Amino acid sequence: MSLHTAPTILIVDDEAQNRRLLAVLLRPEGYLTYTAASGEEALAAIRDCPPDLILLDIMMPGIDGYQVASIVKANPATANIPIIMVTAHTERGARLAGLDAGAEEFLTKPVDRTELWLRVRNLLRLKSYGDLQDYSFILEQQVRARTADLQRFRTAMDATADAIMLVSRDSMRYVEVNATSCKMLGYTREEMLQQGPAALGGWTLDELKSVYDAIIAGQAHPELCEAALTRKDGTPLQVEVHRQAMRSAGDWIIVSVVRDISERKEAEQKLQHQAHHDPLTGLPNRTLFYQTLAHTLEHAGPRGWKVAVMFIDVDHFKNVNDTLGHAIGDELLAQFSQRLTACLRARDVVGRLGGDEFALILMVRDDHEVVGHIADKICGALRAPFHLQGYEVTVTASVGITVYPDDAADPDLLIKYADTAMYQAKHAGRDTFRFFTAQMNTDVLRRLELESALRKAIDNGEFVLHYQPKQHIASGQGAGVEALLRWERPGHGLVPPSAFIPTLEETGMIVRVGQWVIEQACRQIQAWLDGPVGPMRIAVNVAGRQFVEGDLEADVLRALGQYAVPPGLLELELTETSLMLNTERTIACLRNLRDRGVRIAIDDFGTGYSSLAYLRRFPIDKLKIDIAFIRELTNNPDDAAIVRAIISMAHSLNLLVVAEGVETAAQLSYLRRHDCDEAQGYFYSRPLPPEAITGFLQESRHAGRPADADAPERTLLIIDDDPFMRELLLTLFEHEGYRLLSAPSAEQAFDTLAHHDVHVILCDQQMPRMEGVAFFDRVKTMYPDTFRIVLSGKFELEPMMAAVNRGAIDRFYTKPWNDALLRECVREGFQRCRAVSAL
Ligand SMILES: Nc1nc2c(ncn2[C@@H]2O[C@H](COP(=O)(O)O[C@H]3[C@@H](O)[C@H](n4cnc5c(=O)[nH]c(N)nc54)O[C@@H]3COP(=O)(O)O)[C@@H](O)[C@H]2O)c(=O)[nH]1
Repeated sequence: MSLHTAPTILIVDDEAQNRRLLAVLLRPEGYLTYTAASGEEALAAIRDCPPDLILLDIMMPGIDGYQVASIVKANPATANIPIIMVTAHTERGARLAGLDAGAEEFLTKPVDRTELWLRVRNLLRLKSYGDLQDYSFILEQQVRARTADLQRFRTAMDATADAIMLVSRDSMRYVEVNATSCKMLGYTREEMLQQGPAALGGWTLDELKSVYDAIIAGQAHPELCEAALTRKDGTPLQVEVHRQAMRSAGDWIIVSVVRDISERKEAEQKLQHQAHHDPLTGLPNRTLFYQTLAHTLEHAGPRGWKVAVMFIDVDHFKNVNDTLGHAIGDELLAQFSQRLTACLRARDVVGRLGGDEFALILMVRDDHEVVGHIADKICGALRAPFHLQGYEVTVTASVGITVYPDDAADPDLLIKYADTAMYQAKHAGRDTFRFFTAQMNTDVLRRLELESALRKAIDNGEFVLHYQPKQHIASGQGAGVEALLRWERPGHGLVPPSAFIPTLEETGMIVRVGQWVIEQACRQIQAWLDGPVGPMRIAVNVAGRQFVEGDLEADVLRALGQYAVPPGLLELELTETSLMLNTERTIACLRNLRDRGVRIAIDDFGTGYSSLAYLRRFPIDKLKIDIAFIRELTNNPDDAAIVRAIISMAHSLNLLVVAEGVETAAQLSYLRRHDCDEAQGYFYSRPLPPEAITGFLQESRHAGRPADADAPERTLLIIDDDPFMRELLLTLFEHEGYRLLSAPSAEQAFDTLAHHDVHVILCDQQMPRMEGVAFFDRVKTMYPDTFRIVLSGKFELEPMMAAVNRGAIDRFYTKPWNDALLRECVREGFQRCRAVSAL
């Protein structure tokens, strides 16, 4: 029953008159009535349109009143409809049967109007009260269900790890937040509900409104975005927000699901850091360095700034690693990077490109000079000793510099050019810096071209060996040959090793080529063994990288075995520097080979470390004096002294001595007189191809010792640039029984002295290129036992007395001389010589 409309009453009676009567009686009370003429009709009417009350006749054909009442009361949907039985029966039994069937009241026919109104009104009141109760009950149930729903919703909201925040679009404030929201942001729920999302940062109010409106309008898909919110305590919070719009009465509610992504962000940042930083030094790695450089150039370009890029390489870092181990090597790099960073300004960038290579980016508005000062400062700072796990290690660095935009405009080229300049710094002796120049670029291109040609040369077999003989100085017999590499480069002719060995060494190709040289030398020894030349020792040059990167021992043993070569016929020549490269491994390799009989020689001795005491650690047979000391051996007292010292010290250690680069008989004589064992040089022969050297060796097999002009007879050397004077002096002494030698200059006199055992020297003072006293100053050091007389055209007492006082000359005479006095002086000279020598 509606609470506001007139109650409806169904009148059920098979008598139309009764139905009409009842309807008429009820009309004044304002009830709406409708009727049914049978039980069936009544049930259909009740189903289609349930009335508020039923006036029901009992006795009807078909379904009677009792049955109708039972059916209505049995159906919960109609059980509440009050039923008044209208009957002519007055007996009690009929009434009880009516009550049993569910009727609430009885009226007896003929119906009294007042009684009808009263019963109807009371029952309707009772029903409306019951309906109300039902309605309240339903409402209550609905509220309870909604509350349970809400409770479930809240529990679910609170249970989720994400923050859920409901924002009213109208007020732009929170209308609901879950527990996670409060926990996440540090506010209480009440505090949250007093503010809106704009207060938490991340967005302005206007931004938020337009974002929300776009979602509401369906222009934006449920949006997922990242933002940084601010917690109540002011700390930032990285979140991911997912928003959706929901209609709510006249308003829109924006449901934001907010997820704390701080950990993910931290992990991402960590990964990002790891991907861009070197774990050992913490510096930007190659990738980040290149990115930073690219960014710096973009920034510098429009502002007209210059950017200097420095490429820094630790000199001989490999030695530290090899000798002290990788842990100390790592420690060195870490300390090195700290020192590097300390040299720079905060805005400069330093990165580790790999291994011992570092690079810097410097913003400069100044000229090259300032950059040079910085590079100098860096080299200086790195020079101080490093303290590494109890070791004190000193290293240096080589620095290459390029400047943007002067040299190049892109990061790759700038770094490449800086690398090139760094190599130039290394070639200049290390521990220094070099600016890139265009010439270096040309050199790089040429080097690359050379590298690729060398690779082809190896594959195409373009290398050949030439051989240079060595001689035993004392016996004049052959002492073996040195194998020297040559490259028959197509279109270039025969290329000398100085043009390609450095590149082979730098690139490591020397390992393969060196292997080939050893194999080829053994094959040649075998060929000579089988022919008329007979046993002939070949010395091969071995580069340091062959010890470090190759397996020299295995290469040598394999080649010896392959050609059945007696190991004593193979000699390895290595420089002092290559000995120092990987000492322990090198010593072990050399010792094993020497135990088998292979000879070991130190090449270019005197130019490197040159400590004989140090060399005692190595299994060595021979020292080869560097050509640099031989060149001026006969006229440079310093070189002569060094050569004599090397010979004497080497002999004291039972080492043989070879002099390389011997070009003149004078050099050879000098070496012979100072007991050098072997000589090699153009004096005997240039390096020759295999056929030519074979012929040379065959011929020289039978050659004896070259005539030694040095008989122990009294020898007088006369030096004057004027041929007339020379002749005059020779005539003066021709009958004195001396062996007479003469020279037109100091230079030639040095050769003569080297060749011959001279006792007395008579020298003109006024000679064009070297004065007599200057000449004697040198002779005094090289041939201290000689008796030295100066003949001068001028009377120069002071310089002559000074020369006498420092022992450069023994006597001086002025031209024209007194023959008798001069003869006497020379005689005295021979006597003095006899006293100090076996003459
Ligand atoms: N690792 C390898 N290095 C090698 C090999 N073959 C040669 N080399 C090295 O190349 C450098 C230059 O060699 P080359 O141009 O052959 O010069 C040699 C001689 O020709 C030269 N020489 C000899 N006698 C004289 C002389 O009287 N005067 C003069 N001006 N030069 C002369 O000296 C070079 C021999 O030097 P060395 O080996 O030090 O005895 C050179 O350093 C070679 O070592 C190779 O296969 N592997």
